[in-house]
Amino acid sequence: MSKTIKKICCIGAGYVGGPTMSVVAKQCPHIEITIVDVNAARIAAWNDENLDNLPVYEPGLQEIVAEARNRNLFFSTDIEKAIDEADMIFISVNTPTKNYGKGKGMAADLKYIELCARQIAAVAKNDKIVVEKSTLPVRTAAALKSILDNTGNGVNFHILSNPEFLAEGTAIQDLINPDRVLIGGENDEAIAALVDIYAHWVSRDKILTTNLWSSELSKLTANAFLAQRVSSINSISALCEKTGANVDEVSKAIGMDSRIGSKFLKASVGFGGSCFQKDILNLVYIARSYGLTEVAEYWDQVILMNDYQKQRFADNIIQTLYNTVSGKKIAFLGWAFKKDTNDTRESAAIYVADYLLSEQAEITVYDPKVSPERIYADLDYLNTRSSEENRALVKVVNTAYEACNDAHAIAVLTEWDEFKHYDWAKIKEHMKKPAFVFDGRKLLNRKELEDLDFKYYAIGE
Ligand SMILES: NC(=O)C1=CN([C@@H]2O[C@H](COP(=O)(O)OP(=O)(O)OC[C@H]3O[C@@H](n4cnc5c(N)ncnc54)[C@H](O)[C@@H]3O)[C@@H](O)[C@H]2O)C=CC1
Ligand SMILES: O=C(O)[C@H]1O[C@H](OP(=O)(O)OP(=O)(O)OC[C@H]2O[C@@H](n3ccc(=O)[nH]c3=O)[C@H](O)[C@@H]2O)[C@H](O)[C@@H](O)[C@@H]1O
Repeated sequence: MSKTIKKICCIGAGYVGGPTMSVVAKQCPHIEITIVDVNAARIAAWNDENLDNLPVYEPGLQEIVAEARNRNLFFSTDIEKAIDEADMIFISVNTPTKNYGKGKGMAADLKYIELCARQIAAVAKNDKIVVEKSTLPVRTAAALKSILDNTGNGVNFHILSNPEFLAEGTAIQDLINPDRVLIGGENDEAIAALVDIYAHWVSRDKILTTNLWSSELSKLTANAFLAQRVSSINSISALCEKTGANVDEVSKAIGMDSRIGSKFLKASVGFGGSCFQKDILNLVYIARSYGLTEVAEYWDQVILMNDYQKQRFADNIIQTLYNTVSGKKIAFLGWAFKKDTNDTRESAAIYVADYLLSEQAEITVYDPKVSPERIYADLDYLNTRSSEENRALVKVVNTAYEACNDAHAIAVLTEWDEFKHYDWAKIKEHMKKPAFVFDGRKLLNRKELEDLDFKYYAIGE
C-alpha cells in the first residue's frame, strides 16, 4: 500500500508548473494542489478572473483552470504554508544556463533549486516526498538529499525524479495523453505514491519507473535526441538548397523508414525554446566534467548547426535583397519560438532580427500572441544596441497586413496557422516590388505566392 497523497505543493508557477498541476488537479479532484511562486505578479495573473490574462497561453489551459481553480487548485505566494501542509512537493523552478562563474554559458544554474531545497528543509515538520519536476543535471538528487538531510528538522525526505516531457503549444494534450511518464527513485513507497497519482488517467504500462540517475539523464537525453533530429534535417536543408533536392521530400522519404520515423523532421529557421539549447549545453558540460571530450564535442555540433541555420537564413535575406538591407523594411511574421505559444525564449526570430538590425534593417513584427514589451525585452537582453535604438528600429503592430505595408520583404519566423489564410494578393499590393518572402517555416504555398508574382524563398528548396 502506498501513502495516499492528500495535498500537493508545486514550487514554480511557470510554463511547466502551471499546466502540469492544472492537469493533475483536473484528473484528481480529491487532491488539493497549491502552486506557489516568488513572482507575485505571476501568481496574480494565474488568479485573474479574466482567463485571457493567465501568464501562460496554451490551447485548452483556460478551460481546465476555470474548472479546477479554487476547487482543488490554488495559486499563492505563501510558499511556507503550502510546503508545510503538503505531503508531496514538486520543484518546478527554472534551471537556466549559468551566466556567471564556473560553467558560465554551459552548466545549468541550480541556485533556484537549492533555494527550494533549503526552504523545504527549514519548513518541513513531517515526512515529505520531494519531486524533481525541473530538468536537472544527472546526480542533482544527491545534492538535494544532502541539503535536505543536513539542514532539515530531522524528518524523512524521499526524492523522486519525474521529468516533464510536454512540449509548449501542445502541453495540455501531452499531459493528458503522454507517451510515457517517467519516475525515478530509491524508495518503493514514495515511487508508488506518485505512480498512483498518474494512474488516475495514464495507463500503468505507460508509467515507467527507473533509478534516480537514469530518470535524470533520460530527460537531457530525450531533448538532445529531439534537437539532434532538427539539426540533422536542417543540415540537409542547406544541401538541398545547393542541389535542387527538396527537404520536405527528403524528410518524407526518410521518415517512412520505420527505423527513422516521420516526426520531428521539419526543416526550419532553427530550433528555439527555453530547453533544447540549455539542456544540450548542460549535457556537453557534464560530459566534459567527466573527461568525455568526444561525447561533449559530438553533442556540441547540434548547437553549432542550429546557430548556422539562423545565420544562413538571415544571410540569405541580405544577399537576395541585393546585398544590403540598410534602411529597408522587413516584416516579421511571428516571434514566438513555435506556434500556439506566447513563449519567445531562444526564439530564432530574436537572433535573425538582431543580425538584420546590425545591418541597419528596419523591422516590423506581428505575432498573434506575443506582446511588444516581450519583443523589446528579448532584443534588449542581447545587449547589442541600446534599448532606444531597438525601439527606433523595430515596430510591433497588431496585424500582419500592417506589418507588411511598404515592406521590401517578409520573413516567416513562426508557423502560426493564420498566416496560411491571408489575402496574399492584398499584401503584395502594398509591398515594395519585387516583393520577397523568406519562409523560415516552409509554411506558405509556393505556387499561390509565385502566381501572385512574389519572389518566394523557403528553407531547403
Ligand atoms: N518550458 C517547457 O516547455 C519545459 C520546461 N521544463 C523544465 O521545467 C523547469 C521549469 O521550466 P519553466 O516552467 O519553463 O520555467 P519558468 O521560468 O516559466 O517558471 C519557473 C518559475 O519558478 C519560479 N521560481 C524560481 N525560484 C523560485 C523559488 N525559490 N520559489 C518559488 N518560485 C520560484 C519563477 O519565479 C518562475 O515563475 C525547467 O527546469 C525546465 O527546463 C521541462 C519540460 C518542458
Ligand atoms: O524540455 C522541454 O522544454 C521540452 O522541449 C521540447 O518542447 P518545446 O521546446 O516546448 O517544443 P518543440 O515542439 O520540441 O519545439 C522546439 C523547437 O524545435 C523546432 N522544431 C521542432 C520540430 C521540427 O521538426 N522542426 C523544428 O524546427 C520548433 O519550431 C521549436 O522552435 C520537447 O519537445 C519536449 O518534449 C520537452 O519537454
